[in-house]
Amino acid sequence: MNNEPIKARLARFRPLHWAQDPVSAGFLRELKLNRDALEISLVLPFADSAIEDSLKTLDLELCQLSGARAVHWQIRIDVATLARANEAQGVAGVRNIIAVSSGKGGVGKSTTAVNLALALRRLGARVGILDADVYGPSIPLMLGASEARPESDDGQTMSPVEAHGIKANSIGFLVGADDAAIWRGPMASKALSQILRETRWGDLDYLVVDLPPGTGDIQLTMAQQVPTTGALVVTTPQNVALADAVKGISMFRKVGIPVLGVIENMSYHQCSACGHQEALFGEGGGLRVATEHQVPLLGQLPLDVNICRHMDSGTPTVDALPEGHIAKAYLDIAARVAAGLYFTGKTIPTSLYTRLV
Ligand SMILES: Nc1ncnc2c1ncn2[C@@H]1O[C@H](COP(=O)(O)OP(=O)(O)OP(=O)(O)O)[C@@H](O)[C@H]1O
Repeated sequence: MNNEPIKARLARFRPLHWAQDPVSAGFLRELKLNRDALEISLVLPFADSAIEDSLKTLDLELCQLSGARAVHWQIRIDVATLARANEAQGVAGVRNIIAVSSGKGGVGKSTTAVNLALALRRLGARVGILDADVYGPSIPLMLGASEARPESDDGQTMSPVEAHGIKANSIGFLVGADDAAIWRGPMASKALSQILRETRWGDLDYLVVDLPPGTGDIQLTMAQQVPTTGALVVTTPQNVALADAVKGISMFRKVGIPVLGVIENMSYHQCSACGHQEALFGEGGGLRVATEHQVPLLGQLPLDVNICRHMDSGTPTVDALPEGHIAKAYLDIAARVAAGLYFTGKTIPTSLYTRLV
Protein backbone atom coordinates (compact mmCIF):
# COMPACT_ATOMS: atom_id res chain seq x y z
CA MET A 1 0.00 0.00 0.00
CA ASN A 2 1.18 3.52 -0.73
CA ASN A 3 1.19 5.20 2.70
CA GLU A 4 1.86 8.69 1.42
CA PRO A 5 -1.76 9.84 0.83
CA ILE A 6 -2.71 8.61 4.33
CA LYS A 7 0.27 10.36 5.89
CA ALA A 8 -0.54 13.52 3.97
CA ARG A 9 -4.10 13.45 5.30
CA LEU A 10 -2.91 12.88 8.87
CA ALA A 11 -0.44 15.72 8.44
CA ARG A 12 -3.41 18.02 7.81
CA PHE A 13 -5.07 16.93 11.05
CA ARG A 14 -4.32 19.28 13.91
CA PRO A 15 -6.58 19.39 16.98
CA LEU A 16 -7.06 22.96 18.21
CA HIS A 17 -5.05 22.34 21.37
CA TRP A 18 -2.08 20.76 19.60
CA ALA A 19 0.71 22.92 18.22
CA GLN A 20 1.60 20.38 15.53
CA ASP A 21 0.00 17.59 13.52
CA PRO A 22 0.77 13.98 14.55
CA VAL A 23 3.06 13.31 11.59
CA SER A 24 5.40 16.28 11.89
CA ALA A 25 5.36 15.92 15.69
CA GLY A 26 6.68 12.36 15.26
CA PHE A 27 3.73 10.63 16.96
CA LEU A 28 2.97 8.23 14.08
CA ARG A 29 4.54 4.84 14.79
CA GLU A 30 2.93 2.42 12.38
CA LEU A 31 0.68 2.55 9.37
CA LYS A 32 -0.26 -0.63 7.60
CA LEU A 33 -3.05 -2.41 5.80
CA ASN A 34 -3.92 -5.66 7.55
CA ARG A 35 -6.36 -7.59 5.35
CA ASP A 36 -9.03 -4.98 4.81
CA ALA A 37 -8.33 -2.85 7.89
CA LEU A 38 -6.04 0.15 8.05
CA GLU A 39 -4.01 -0.02 11.27
CA ILE A 40 -2.64 3.25 12.55
CA SER A 41 -0.68 3.43 15.76
CA LEU A 42 0.30 6.62 17.51
CA VAL A 43 2.38 7.16 20.63
CA LEU A 44 1.53 10.41 22.39
CA PRO A 45 4.03 12.02 24.80
CA PHE A 46 1.18 13.63 26.75
CA ALA A 47 -2.16 12.45 28.09
CA ASP A 48 -4.84 12.76 25.42
CA SER A 49 -6.53 9.40 24.88
CA ALA A 50 -9.81 11.23 24.15
CA ILE A 51 -8.25 12.34 20.87
CA GLU A 52 -9.35 9.00 19.41
CA ASP A 53 -12.88 10.38 18.98
CA SER A 54 -11.58 13.23 16.82
CA LEU A 55 -9.31 10.91 14.86
CA LYS A 56 -12.26 8.68 14.06
CA THR A 57 -13.83 11.53 12.11
CA LEU A 58 -11.13 10.83 9.50
CA ASP A 59 -12.10 7.15 9.12
CA LEU A 60 -14.29 7.49 6.06
CA GLU A 61 -11.74 9.58 4.19
CA LEU A 62 -8.86 7.28 5.15
CA CYS A 63 -10.84 4.24 3.97
CA GLN A 64 -11.45 5.92 0.63
CA LEU A 65 -7.77 6.81 0.28
CA SER A 66 -6.51 3.34 1.18
CA GLY A 67 -9.28 1.06 -0.03
CA ALA A 68 -9.63 -0.32 3.53
CA ARG A 69 -13.03 -1.16 4.98
CA ALA A 70 -12.21 -0.03 8.53
CA VAL A 71 -9.60 1.93 10.47
CA HIS A 72 -8.16 0.57 13.70
CA TRP A 73 -6.54 3.24 15.82
CA GLN A 74 -4.03 2.30 18.49
CA ILE A 75 -3.14 5.14 20.80
CA ARG A 76 -0.50 4.63 23.43
CA ILE A 77 0.35 7.28 25.99
CA ASP A 78 3.99 7.53 27.02
CA VAL A 79 4.24 10.85 28.80
CA ALA A 80 7.52 12.72 28.28
CA THR A 81 9.36 14.33 31.17
CA LEU A 82 9.71 18.03 30.50
CA ALA A 83 12.40 20.36 31.71
CA ARG A 84 11.62 21.86 35.08
CA ALA A 85 11.26 25.59 35.35
CA ASN A 86 13.56 26.01 38.33
CA GLU A 87 16.64 24.58 39.93
CA ALA A 88 14.75 22.46 42.47
CA GLN A 89 15.85 18.85 42.38
CA GLY A 90 13.42 16.52 40.56
CA VAL A 91 11.49 13.76 42.33
CA ALA A 92 12.46 10.33 40.94
CA GLY A 93 9.52 8.78 39.13
CA VAL A 94 7.53 12.00 38.90
CA ARG A 95 7.67 13.19 35.30
CA ASN A 96 5.87 16.52 35.48
CA ILE A 97 4.58 18.75 38.26
CA ILE A 98 1.68 21.09 37.69
CA ALA A 99 1.14 23.74 40.38
CA VAL A 100 -2.44 24.96 40.83
CA SER A 101 -2.74 28.36 42.46
CA SER A 102 -5.17 31.18 43.04
CA GLY A 103 -4.51 34.77 44.01
CA LYS A 104 -7.51 34.70 46.32
CA GLY A 105 -9.04 32.12 48.67
CA GLY A 106 -12.33 30.35 48.02
CA VAL A 107 -12.37 30.63 44.24
CA GLY A 108 -12.46 26.86 43.76
CA LYS A 109 -8.75 26.13 43.42
CA SER A 110 -8.86 22.76 45.19
CA THR A 111 -12.04 21.78 43.34
CA THR A 112 -10.26 22.55 40.08
CA ALA A 113 -7.05 20.74 41.12
CA VAL A 114 -8.90 17.54 42.06
CA ASN A 115 -11.08 17.45 38.97
CA LEU A 116 -8.08 18.24 36.79
CA ALA A 117 -6.14 15.36 38.35
CA LEU A 118 -9.03 12.94 37.73
CA ALA A 119 -9.45 14.24 34.18
CA LEU A 120 -5.74 13.65 33.45
CA ARG A 121 -6.18 10.09 34.69
CA ARG A 122 -9.18 9.63 32.40
CA LEU A 123 -6.99 10.81 29.52
CA GLY A 124 -4.66 7.90 30.17
CA ALA A 125 -2.09 9.26 32.62
CA ARG A 126 -0.79 8.07 35.98
CA VAL A 127 -1.58 10.89 38.33
CA GLY A 128 -0.93 12.06 41.87
CA ILE A 129 -2.13 15.05 43.85
CA LEU A 130 -0.32 16.81 46.64
CA ASP A 131 -2.39 19.05 48.86
CA ALA A 132 -0.09 21.81 50.05
CA ASP A 133 -2.85 24.17 51.07
CA VAL A 134 -1.85 24.85 54.65
CA TYR A 135 -4.86 27.12 55.17
CA GLY A 136 -7.44 24.51 54.34
CA PRO A 137 -6.20 21.08 53.27
CA SER A 138 -9.41 19.85 51.66
CA ILE A 139 -8.23 17.25 49.16
CA PRO A 140 -8.68 14.21 51.48
CA LEU A 141 -12.34 15.17 51.97
CA MET A 142 -12.86 15.86 48.27
CA LEU A 143 -11.49 12.42 47.39
CA GLY A 144 -13.65 10.74 50.03
CA ALA A 145 -10.49 9.73 51.88
CA SER A 146 -10.49 11.84 55.01
CA GLU A 147 -10.24 8.77 57.22
CA ALA A 148 -7.28 7.33 55.30
CA ARG A 149 -3.69 7.89 56.39
CA PRO A 150 -0.44 7.49 54.46
CA GLU A 151 1.42 4.52 55.92
CA SER A 152 5.08 4.15 56.62
CA ASP A 153 6.85 0.82 56.92
CA ASP A 154 10.34 2.22 57.30
CA GLY A 155 9.75 5.33 59.40
CA GLN A 156 11.27 7.46 56.65
CA THR A 157 8.99 7.34 53.67
CA MET A 158 5.23 7.01 53.36
CA SER A 159 2.91 5.43 50.86
CA PRO A 160 0.33 7.82 49.46
CA VAL A 161 -3.38 7.30 49.90
CA GLU A 162 -5.06 5.92 46.78
CA ALA A 163 -8.52 7.14 45.81
CA HIS A 164 -10.42 7.30 42.52
CA GLY A 165 -7.40 5.86 40.71
CA ILE A 166 -4.97 8.58 41.74
CA LYS A 167 -2.37 8.84 44.51
CA ALA A 168 -2.77 11.55 47.09
CA ASN A 169 -0.97 13.03 50.03
CA SER A 170 -1.92 16.05 52.06
CA ILE A 171 -0.52 18.29 54.72
CA GLY A 172 -3.94 17.63 56.29
CA PHE A 173 -3.04 13.97 56.79
CA LEU A 174 0.05 14.85 58.75
CA VAL A 175 -0.87 17.74 61.01
CA GLY A 176 -4.02 19.14 62.53
CA ALA A 177 -5.66 21.74 60.28
CA ASP A 178 -5.46 24.41 62.99
CA ASP A 179 -1.74 23.85 63.49
CA ALA A 180 -0.91 24.19 59.80
CA ALA A 181 -2.98 27.34 59.32
CA ILE A 182 -0.77 29.39 61.65
CA TRP A 183 2.51 28.29 60.07
CA ARG A 184 4.81 30.90 58.71
CA GLY A 185 6.57 30.59 55.37
CA PRO A 186 9.63 28.51 56.31
CA MET A 187 7.60 25.93 58.26
CA ALA A 188 5.01 25.53 55.55
CA SER A 189 7.56 25.17 52.80
CA LYS A 190 9.63 22.74 54.86
CA ALA A 191 6.55 20.58 55.37
CA LEU A 192 5.78 20.72 51.65
CA SER A 193 9.28 19.73 50.72
CA GLN A 194 9.19 16.83 53.16
CA ILE A 195 5.84 15.50 52.02
CA LEU A 196 6.83 15.87 48.35
CA ARG A 197 10.09 13.97 48.73
CA GLU A 198 9.17 11.44 51.40
CA THR A 199 6.08 10.13 49.65
CA ARG A 200 6.58 6.98 47.58
CA TRP A 201 4.74 8.28 44.55
CA GLY A 202 6.07 5.53 42.28
CA ASP A 203 6.02 6.40 38.57
CA LEU A 204 3.68 9.30 37.88
CA ASP A 205 3.10 11.18 34.66
CA TYR A 206 1.66 14.23 36.38
CA LEU A 207 1.69 15.36 39.99
CA VAL A 208 -0.80 18.14 40.61
CA VAL A 209 0.19 20.37 43.54
CA ASP A 210 -2.60 22.36 45.18
CA LEU A 211 -0.82 25.44 46.57
CA PRO A 212 -2.21 27.63 49.34
CA PRO A 213 -4.17 30.61 47.99
CA GLY A 214 -2.44 33.96 47.71
CA THR A 215 0.75 35.43 46.36
CA GLY A 216 2.76 36.01 49.51
CA ASP A 217 6.02 34.58 50.83
CA ILE A 218 4.62 31.09 51.51
CA GLN A 219 3.42 30.66 47.95
CA LEU A 220 6.57 32.12 46.46
CA THR A 221 8.85 29.88 48.52
CA MET A 222 6.74 26.84 47.74
CA ALA A 223 6.68 27.59 44.04
CA GLN A 224 10.46 27.79 44.05
CA GLN A 225 10.97 24.71 46.15
CA VAL A 226 8.83 22.38 44.09
CA PRO A 227 10.44 21.20 40.83
CA THR A 228 7.52 22.67 38.90
CA THR A 229 7.00 22.17 35.18
CA GLY A 230 4.22 24.73 34.85
CA ALA A 231 1.54 26.55 36.83
CA LEU A 232 -2.17 27.23 36.51
CA VAL A 233 -4.05 30.17 37.97
CA VAL A 234 -7.68 29.67 39.02
CA THR A 235 -9.92 32.71 39.30
CA THR A 236 -13.56 33.75 39.43
CA PRO A 237 -14.82 36.55 37.18
CA GLN A 238 -15.14 39.25 39.90
CA ASN A 239 -12.76 42.18 39.62
CA VAL A 240 -11.22 41.53 43.06
CA ALA A 241 -10.40 37.94 42.13
CA LEU A 242 -9.05 38.94 38.73
CA ALA A 243 -6.73 41.52 40.26
CA ASP A 244 -5.31 38.77 42.49
CA ALA A 245 -5.05 36.37 39.55
CA VAL A 246 -2.82 38.94 37.82
CA LYS A 247 -0.62 38.98 40.94
CA GLY A 248 -0.46 35.17 40.67
CA ILE A 249 0.70 35.31 37.07
CA SER A 250 3.35 37.88 38.00
CA MET A 251 4.53 35.78 40.94
CA PHE A 252 5.21 32.75 38.75
CA ARG A 253 6.84 34.86 36.06
CA LYS A 254 9.12 36.43 38.67
CA VAL A 255 10.52 32.99 39.52
CA GLY A 256 10.60 31.82 35.88
CA ILE A 257 7.76 29.28 36.11
CA PRO A 258 5.69 29.20 32.91
CA VAL A 259 2.00 29.94 33.43
CA LEU A 260 0.12 27.34 31.39
CA GLY A 261 -3.06 29.35 31.58
CA VAL A 262 -5.98 30.72 33.54
CA ILE A 263 -9.09 28.73 34.50
CA GLU A 264 -12.22 30.75 35.19
CA ASN A 265 -14.42 29.09 37.81
CA MET A 266 -18.02 30.03 38.62
CA SER A 267 -18.14 31.81 35.26
CA TYR A 268 -21.90 31.63 34.92
CA HIS A 269 -24.88 30.04 36.56
CA GLN A 270 -27.13 27.78 34.55
CA CYS A 271 -30.70 27.48 35.77
CA SER A 272 -31.38 23.78 36.35
CA ALA A 273 -35.07 24.33 35.46
CA CYS A 274 -34.92 26.32 32.22
CA GLY A 275 -31.24 26.15 31.20
CA HIS A 276 -30.90 29.96 31.15
CA GLN A 277 -27.32 31.09 31.72
CA GLU A 278 -26.54 34.09 33.86
CA ALA A 279 -23.11 35.63 34.49
CA LEU A 280 -23.57 36.34 38.20
CA PHE A 281 -20.07 37.68 38.78
CA GLY A 282 -19.55 39.57 35.52
CA GLU A 283 -18.55 38.44 32.09
CA GLY A 284 -15.35 38.16 30.11
CA GLY A 285 -12.97 38.86 33.02
CA GLY A 286 -10.93 35.67 32.72
CA LEU A 287 -10.48 36.20 29.00
CA ARG A 288 -9.44 39.80 29.52
CA VAL A 289 -6.78 38.87 32.09
CA ALA A 290 -5.57 35.99 29.91
CA THR A 291 -5.34 38.16 26.80
CA GLU A 292 -3.68 41.08 28.56
CA HIS A 293 -1.08 38.82 30.12
CA GLN A 294 -0.62 36.60 27.10
CA VAL A 295 -1.63 33.31 28.64
CA PRO A 296 -4.38 31.00 27.39
CA LEU A 297 -7.81 30.95 29.00
CA LEU A 298 -7.96 27.18 29.40
CA GLY A 299 -11.63 26.88 30.23
CA GLN A 300 -14.65 28.17 32.11
CA LEU A 301 -16.65 26.23 34.68
CA PRO A 302 -20.19 27.11 35.69
CA LEU A 303 -21.35 27.78 39.23
CA ASP A 304 -23.22 24.53 39.61
CA VAL A 305 -24.61 22.97 42.73
CA ASN A 306 -23.51 19.52 41.51
CA ILE A 307 -19.83 20.51 41.61
CA CYS A 308 -20.22 21.37 45.29
CA ARG A 309 -22.39 18.35 46.12
CA HIS A 310 -20.08 15.91 44.40
CA MET A 311 -17.11 17.33 46.28
CA ASP A 312 -18.88 17.08 49.61
CA SER A 313 -19.80 13.47 48.89
CA GLY A 314 -16.17 12.57 48.13
CA THR A 315 -16.64 11.77 44.43
CA PRO A 316 -15.66 14.76 42.28
CA THR A 317 -17.81 15.54 39.23
CA VAL A 318 -15.34 14.11 36.70
CA ASP A 319 -15.94 10.69 38.29
CA ALA A 320 -19.51 11.21 39.49
CA LEU A 321 -20.89 12.29 36.11
CA PRO A 322 -18.15 11.43 33.59
CA GLU A 323 -20.37 11.94 30.56
CA GLY A 324 -21.80 15.27 31.73
CA HIS A 325 -20.93 18.72 30.39
CA ILE A 326 -18.95 19.66 33.50
CA ALA A 327 -16.72 16.58 33.27
CA LYS A 328 -16.25 17.36 29.57
CA ALA A 329 -15.12 20.88 30.45
CA TYR A 330 -12.53 19.50 32.89
CA LEU A 331 -11.38 16.88 30.35
CA ASP A 332 -10.95 19.59 27.78
CA ILE A 333 -8.89 21.68 30.21
CA ALA A 334 -6.78 18.62 31.10
CA ALA A 335 -6.11 17.89 27.42
CA ARG A 336 -5.09 21.51 26.84
CA VAL A 337 -2.82 21.53 29.89
CA ALA A 338 -1.11 18.26 28.94
CA ALA A 339 -0.61 19.26 25.30
CA GLY A 340 0.39 22.80 26.27
CA LEU A 341 3.05 21.49 28.66
CA TYR A 342 4.48 19.22 25.98
CA PHE A 343 4.47 21.60 23.06
CA THR A 344 5.96 24.50 25.01
CA GLY A 345 8.40 22.38 27.01
CA LYS A 346 11.69 20.68 26.35
CA THR A 347 11.86 16.90 26.73
CA ILE A 348 14.50 15.66 29.18
CA PRO A 349 15.42 12.09 30.20
CA THR A 350 12.96 10.40 32.56
CA SER A 351 14.26 9.17 35.89
CA LEU A 352 12.30 6.11 36.94
CA TYR A 353 11.22 5.41 40.48
CA THR A 354 13.25 2.96 42.49
CA ARG A 355 12.60 2.29 46.10
CA LEU A 356 15.71 2.44 48.21
CA VAL A 357 15.65 -0.25 50.86
N1 LIG B 1 -17.92 25.82 40.09
C1 LIG B 1 -18.44 25.61 41.29
N2 LIG B 1 -19.78 25.50 41.49
C2 LIG B 1 -20.29 25.32 42.73
N3 LIG B 1 -19.54 25.21 43.84
C3 LIG B 1 -18.20 25.30 43.70
C4 LIG B 1 -17.58 25.49 42.43
N4 LIG B 1 -16.24 25.52 42.62
C5 LIG B 1 -16.04 25.36 43.94
N5 LIG B 1 -17.20 25.23 44.59
C6 LIG B 1 -17.40 25.08 46.05
O1 LIG B 1 -16.85 26.23 46.68
C7 LIG B 1 -16.21 25.89 47.89
C8 LIG B 1 -14.74 26.35 47.86
O2 LIG B 1 -14.07 25.59 46.88
P1 LIG B 1 -12.55 25.16 47.05
O3 LIG B 1 -12.29 24.58 48.39
O4 LIG B 1 -12.17 24.37 45.85
O5 LIG B 1 -11.89 26.60 46.95
P2 LIG B 1 -10.38 27.01 47.18
O6 LIG B 1 -10.13 28.14 46.27
O7 LIG B 1 -9.48 25.84 47.09
O8 LIG B 1 -10.46 27.48 48.67
P3 LIG B 1 -9.21 27.79 49.66
O9 LIG B 1 -8.68 29.06 49.17
O10 LIG B 1 -9.87 27.92 50.98
O11 LIG B 1 -8.27 26.66 49.57
C9 LIG B 1 -16.37 24.38 48.04
O12 LIG B 1 -17.48 24.13 48.85
C10 LIG B 1 -16.64 23.90 46.62
O13 LIG B 1 -17.41 22.72 46.59
